[in-house]
Amino acid sequence: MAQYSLVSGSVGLITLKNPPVNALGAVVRHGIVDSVEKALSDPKVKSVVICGQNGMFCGGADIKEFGTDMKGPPLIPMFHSLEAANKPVVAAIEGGAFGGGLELALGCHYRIAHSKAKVGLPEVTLGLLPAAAGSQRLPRLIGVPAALNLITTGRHITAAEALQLGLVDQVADHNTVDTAVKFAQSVVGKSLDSRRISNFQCPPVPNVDVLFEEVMQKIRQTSRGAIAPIACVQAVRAAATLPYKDGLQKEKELMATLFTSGQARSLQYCFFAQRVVSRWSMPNGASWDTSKGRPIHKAAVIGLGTMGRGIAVALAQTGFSVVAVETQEKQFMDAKKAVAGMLERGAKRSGKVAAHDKIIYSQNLQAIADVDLVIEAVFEDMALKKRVFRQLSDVCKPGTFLCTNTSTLDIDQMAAETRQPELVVGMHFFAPAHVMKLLEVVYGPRSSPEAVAVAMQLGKKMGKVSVAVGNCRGFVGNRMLKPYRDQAYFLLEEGATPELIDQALEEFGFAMGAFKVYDLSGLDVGWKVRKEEGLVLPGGGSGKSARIRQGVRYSPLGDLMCEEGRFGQKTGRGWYQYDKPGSRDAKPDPWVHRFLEDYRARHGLVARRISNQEVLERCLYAMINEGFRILEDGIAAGPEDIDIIYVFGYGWPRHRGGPMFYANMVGLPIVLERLEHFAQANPDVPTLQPCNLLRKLVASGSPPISKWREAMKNVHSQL
Ligand SMILES: CC(C)(COP(=O)(O)OP(=O)(O)OC[C@H]1O[C@@H](n2cnc3c(N)ncnc32)[C@H](O)[C@@H]1OP(=O)(O)O)[C@@H](O)C(=O)NCCC(=O)NCCSC(=O)C[C@@H](O)CCCCCCCCCCCCC(=O)O
Repeated sequence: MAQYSLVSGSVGLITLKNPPVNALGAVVRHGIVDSVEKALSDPKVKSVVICGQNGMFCGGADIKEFGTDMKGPPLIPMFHSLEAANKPVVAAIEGGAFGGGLELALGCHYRIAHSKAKVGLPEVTLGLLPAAAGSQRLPRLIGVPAALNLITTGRHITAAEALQLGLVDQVADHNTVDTAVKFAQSVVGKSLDSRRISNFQCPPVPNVDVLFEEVMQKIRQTSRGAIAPIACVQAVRAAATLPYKDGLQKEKELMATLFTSGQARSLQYCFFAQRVVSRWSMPNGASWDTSKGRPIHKAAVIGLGTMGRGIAVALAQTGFSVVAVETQEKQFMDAKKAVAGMLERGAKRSGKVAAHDKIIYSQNLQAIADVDLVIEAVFEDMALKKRVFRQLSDVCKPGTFLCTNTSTLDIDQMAAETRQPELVVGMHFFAPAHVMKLLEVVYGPRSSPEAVAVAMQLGKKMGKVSVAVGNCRGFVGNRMLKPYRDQAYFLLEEGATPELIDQALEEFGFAMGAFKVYDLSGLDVGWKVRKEEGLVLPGGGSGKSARIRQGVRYSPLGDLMCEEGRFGQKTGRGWYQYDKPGSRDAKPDPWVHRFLEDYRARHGLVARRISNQEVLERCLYAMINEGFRILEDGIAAGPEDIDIIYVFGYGWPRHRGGPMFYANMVGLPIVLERLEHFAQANPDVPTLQPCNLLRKLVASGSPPISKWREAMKNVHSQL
């Protein structure tokens, strides 16, 4: 609702009330219309202030209303009647004004923001554009380049930046509503013509065509197939080149296309999924609302390789005291230098002081005796990790949480080496750990809810999107990656090239195709793991067993590349060629094409034409099938957990919502039918066999993804 009151004898105060963010749902919209009418018709009222309750102006249109029949007054005429009012209307912005919330403020004659408030037009992140005249008013107020930047990125800006841009008129340090009321009284009687933004001409831009062409080109390159940023540019262009009324018409047309698009549905799903995963639960019933963590003041990082360095930096930048331990002399010296550099660069970017004093370096494990939490980041070697956990258990004070940054290994085996296995959890960061947003928090069968709560809270403090998952090989992310990568290799054997596969995946929206990722992360990493698993045979093996390991289809292509010393970017040669070692500019390599032809000839394989569609179906459906197995095994609590892991950690295009949402969009019966087809053609690839949960969901009428958790409960009880 919106509450109306008369304050200071002459100011009509309209307070938006719709917790938690005062979104502009139908009831609020009705409330605003009624309140404005009251204020404008009351001769005692000389000016109007609009604010939001509980220190929050307005989070924008009610996203939960989208996809419903959306009754109630529309926003655009409401904002026009505010702007046309003959009494000054002032927006008092506390907390934030986002999307429709900022558009409401732009319909007012003046805007006053609290110094801690943030404002923005984040519609693009929901697959939309600011379609309550925001795309037309903002460029008229702050100019085309600044408006383009805000609207196409959706970034939230501070009150100080908003003031500098001319987006707000005044910044208040104390009571914003009181300030706005006084301000509203002070401007009574002043002409309002110059305050009605829709009457403004956009400030002229030299070479307007060139500017828009450049922006459009940049966005096409970076948007990876997302349509909303392009529509945003088109809308701002309309503001820059057309009269307000025509620009508004263009905004409406563009919004009509976006509003019902699959991309908008996917992005809005991601918005809510990100919030769903923070409400974690474990199969034993423990959950975020019943489990309390403990405060962490001092942490330690063990092992200062790439991951350990990033984790230490992330902790220090969050404000934790960190003991960074590395026992090898050379690595220790290199790490100190590297971490200092990372902190300096971080400080330069953020404008804060570099957190050097937060880190104590040591080569001695005894230095961590008094820490509250340890993150182990030594090599991925179970024997080594077990030894470290035994030592940690001896050295640390009782009650210290012991976390491992392993990306695949069994948490439970490490916990078994300690005196308090309930305090052991995985904290799987993604490289570079001080940059990447995702954190998989992995609980083993003995991890306590308290330990999970601590890791989740720590992740949140560090600005990570944390997802709690169960213990299995590769957890969620890397477990699903394996069948995807297997299919990419099998497609090479059958006639594809790395370029063909990568192009299909990049056109789908991945930042990088599977083979470019291999080259980036190093082919030798997986080779080492496969060797430890006994999968690698010299020369790739021979005879019938060459392409079968442990009873299932196996491609030795990655092993053979490593035997040739082709480890990817670091050696300047991998699935692509590079100008020099370390270079990132991947070029197709005729050597790789000959290598693949020789390989096929040796194995009697006849290359066939492989379509982009087949690449996508085989790689993605194999991955999705594993996702359903993960749900079936109770490793992830719901499809949202999987999707958020993929969007934040694996470059899955957000506008496609994550692999499980994508399956929901494609249609579960289609995914099942294609998997059945591929499984029949590849009986030696068990990961293509559709899993029971998928079959049961299809048999139960393919409920929408919002109903999967419910359906999973029923299915689990039948499995
Ligand atoms: C505001 C935040 C920054 C606050 O962050 P914080 O961390 O404090 O809190 P949370 O993020 O955890 O949120 C708390 C809680 O609130 C829920 N929530 C937040 N925002 C909204 C919202 N806008 N609507 C509904 N619910 C919201 C959130 O989900 C949490 O609850 P949960 O239960 O899930 O835990 C932060 O929340 C934030 O960033 N929010 C989103 C801000 C945003 O993106 N706003 C823009 C919204 S879109 C918009 O405003 C569109 C307008 O420009 C235009 C609208 C015009 C509509 C016209 C439609 C016509 C369509 C034409 C089609 C014609 C088709 C045809 O022809 O038929």
